[in-house]
Amino acid sequence: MRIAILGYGKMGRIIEQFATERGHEIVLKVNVDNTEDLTIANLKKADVAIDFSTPDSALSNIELCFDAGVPVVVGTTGWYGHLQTVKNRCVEGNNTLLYASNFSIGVNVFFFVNKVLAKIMNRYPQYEVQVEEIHHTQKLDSPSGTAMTIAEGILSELDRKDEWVNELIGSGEEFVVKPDQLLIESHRIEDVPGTHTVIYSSEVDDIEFKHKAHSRAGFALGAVLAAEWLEDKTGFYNITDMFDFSV
Ligand SMILES: NC(=O)C1=CN([C@@H]2O[C@H](COP(=O)(O)OP(=O)(O)OC[C@H]3O[C@@H](n4cnc5c(N)ncnc54)[C@H](O)[C@@H]3O)[C@@H](O)[C@H]2O)C=CC1
Ligand SMILES: O=C(O)C1=N[C@H](C(=O)O)C[C@H](O)C1
Repeated sequence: MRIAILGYGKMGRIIEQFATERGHEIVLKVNVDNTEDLTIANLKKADVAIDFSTPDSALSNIELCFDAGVPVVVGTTGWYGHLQTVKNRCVEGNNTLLYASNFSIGVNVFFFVNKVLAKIMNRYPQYEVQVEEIHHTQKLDSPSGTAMTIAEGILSELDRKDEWVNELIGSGEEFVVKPDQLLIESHRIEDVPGTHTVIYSSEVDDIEFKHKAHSRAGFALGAVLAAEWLEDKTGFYNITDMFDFSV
């Protein structure tokens, strides 16, 4: 496949490695220094685009891919306020997009088991629950997209929580969490690729359910596999459409 990489930063470079190893050709690489290369004509040279750019640029990059008629895999986080608009453009305009807050297989297994665990915990109201995420200090968005997906999974299954709230540790902001709110604590620590933990705490014990990425390799390989999966499809997809975790 011919691939356009939109966002040639930490993730874009690793995606290039995996894509090349798997026999694909990179026909376009865009970062903040050469955005003038991000044109419809250049995008049309690709079979698929992969966007790992910034929360502020993701939406316009997606729309340009649609205008060029190129399917796009989106790993960028922090733009999900525009999901419904993008979904509408897919449906109405026969455009193609797959997005995921996290492309690693391990996190997608985690997402599934997290919902099962939350459903079980309805029976045990003595447990308070919270989500913790730790990422490197260059991360622009908080909470992480992965933490939002985890929180939404809990909210969909656990009756005693109605909404999530986010505390960025170290921001100095005064914080009070109401009983029906699910706290997502965000920590920023040098060089951490991504650690997510769901913690159920009672007076007598804690249950901790954790995913720890050792590097960015799992995210990058997952994005290339998603591009391969998307090649012959049309429409709006989430990475969950690629997996079957039924037991
Ligand atoms: N879904 C997933 O599995 C994962 C998602 N991410 C997300 O991917 C995004 C990128 O992460 P990193 O590579 O770590 O960040 P990074 O900061 O290393 O790379 C972002 C790149 O985007 C470029 N850029 C800025 N404006 C642009 C524009 N208008 N068009 C194209 N490129 C532009 C920057 O020059 C930079 O090279 C973040 O939103 C992050 O949260 C990161 C890892 C995994
Ligand atoms: O910015 C990152 O690095 C990551 N972002 C994604 C997120 O926001 O969840 C995925 C991964 O945790 C790394």
